Amino acid sequence: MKKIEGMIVANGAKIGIVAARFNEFIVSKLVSGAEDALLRHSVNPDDISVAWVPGAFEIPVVAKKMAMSGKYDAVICLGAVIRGATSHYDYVCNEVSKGIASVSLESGIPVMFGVVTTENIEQAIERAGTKAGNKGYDCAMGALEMIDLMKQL
Ligand SMILES: Nc1c(NC[C@H](O)[C@H](O)[C@H](O)CO)[nH]c(=O)[nH]c1=O
Ligand SMILES: CC(=O)[C@@H](O)COP(=O)(O)O
Repeated sequence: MKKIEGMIVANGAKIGIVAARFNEFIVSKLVSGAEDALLRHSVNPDDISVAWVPGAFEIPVVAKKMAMSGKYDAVICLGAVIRGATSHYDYVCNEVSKGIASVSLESGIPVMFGVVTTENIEQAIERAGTKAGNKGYDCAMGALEMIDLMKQL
């Protein structure tokens, strides 16, 4: 049986990050976590590009542009969607997750889902560098692993 798995290595990887400015207090921590993971795994700072969009709903279209450009080996999508008083949360979460997944399938490159979708601000803070870790860091590690895995297929 042949086991195929990716190593968490830079190997000159070029990374695009799409970050939503809505709830920037949270998202900035996700971006910092992703950058920290990439830099500490020897990704060249010049090979990391961060595009800021107004909100999570705008992530997929920019992620698609990056993914289809051929300039990036992976795209990391970061945002924070926090439930409010209406059903708007559900529509945003559904479309963002579907959109990001379709970009990855359409482009053939790893597009990581680093949008925290939470019931309240406390849950978002927990996932942005406190007791539940940092989703940006996790997505960056996953991106490097996926890049290396895809090269072996
Ligand atoms: N409520 C949140 C939003 N809403 C804004 C949308 O993402 C979008 O920018 C707007 O509907 C215009 O198209 N965005 C988040 O990222 N997080 C939220 O909690
Ligand atoms: C996730 C959202 O869009 C949400 O923050 C909007 O809040 P509200 O549902 O109270 O309008």
